[in-house]
Amino acid sequence: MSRTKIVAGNWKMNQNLFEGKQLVTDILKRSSNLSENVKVVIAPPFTQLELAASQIKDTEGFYLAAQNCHQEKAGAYTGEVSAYMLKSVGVDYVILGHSERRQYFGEDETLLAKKVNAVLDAEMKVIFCVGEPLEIRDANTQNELVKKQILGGLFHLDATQFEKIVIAYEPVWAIGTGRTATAEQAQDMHAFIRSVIEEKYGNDMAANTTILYGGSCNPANAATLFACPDVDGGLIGGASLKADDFDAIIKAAF
Ligand SMILES: O=C(CO)COP(=O)(O)O
Repeated sequence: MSRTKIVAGNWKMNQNLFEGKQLVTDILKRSSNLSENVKVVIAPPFTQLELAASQIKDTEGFYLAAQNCHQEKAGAYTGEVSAYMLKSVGVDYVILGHSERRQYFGEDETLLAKKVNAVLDAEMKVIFCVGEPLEIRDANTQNELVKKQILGGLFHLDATQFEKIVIAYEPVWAIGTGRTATAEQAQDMHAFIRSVIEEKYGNDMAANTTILYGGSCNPANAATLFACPDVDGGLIGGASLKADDFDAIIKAAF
């Protein structure tokens, strides 16, 4: 099995320039000298990207992500940032489809498919988030919803393009709530996602796609979650803002 393990820190709308600089310094102090089978991805706000790129550039195993982008390359879209611009400051991945973007900014599959294309056209990779709200979990229809999210956002891609996709399963009821999915719930969904990929792109693609878990992942539960055979690391929110916690989660992925 050759898929890459990733621990990614999604800072969301946190840290000003100086706080963020210190956080990256603190993370690098703890977590450099990583073995080559784990990638660490840091996803700070747009204002931090260029500085963070310069801070991590000499550290093996560290990569940079943006949290969003616009679907067009350039134009009259006041306040927006394009994939083309992100590439120019050294961004490697763009997080798309986060439930906060879906919920607060009305991003749907049609828009997300365009954003996915924009990121791939700019020669970066996508961390594509999927996951169900609580009422869907309670109705036990989470597989249908997650399949629909994957189909709508990603399945227009050809196989060469799909190789650039990382999927993050983030149940909405587990994000920022302290209520983590159990290892069994995470494993079941990750195995299901892999079966959905297999139906469309075949066995090798399914086996090689990195699928991350996100939602109240912390130093106490990371090792148990990452031990699941289909969980290839995590997309970490709150705990990625504390260098000690993020470092402990990174080490749990080895
Ligand atoms: O949304 C998340 C990462 O993208 C998860 O956030 P928390 O780890 O704070 O629950």
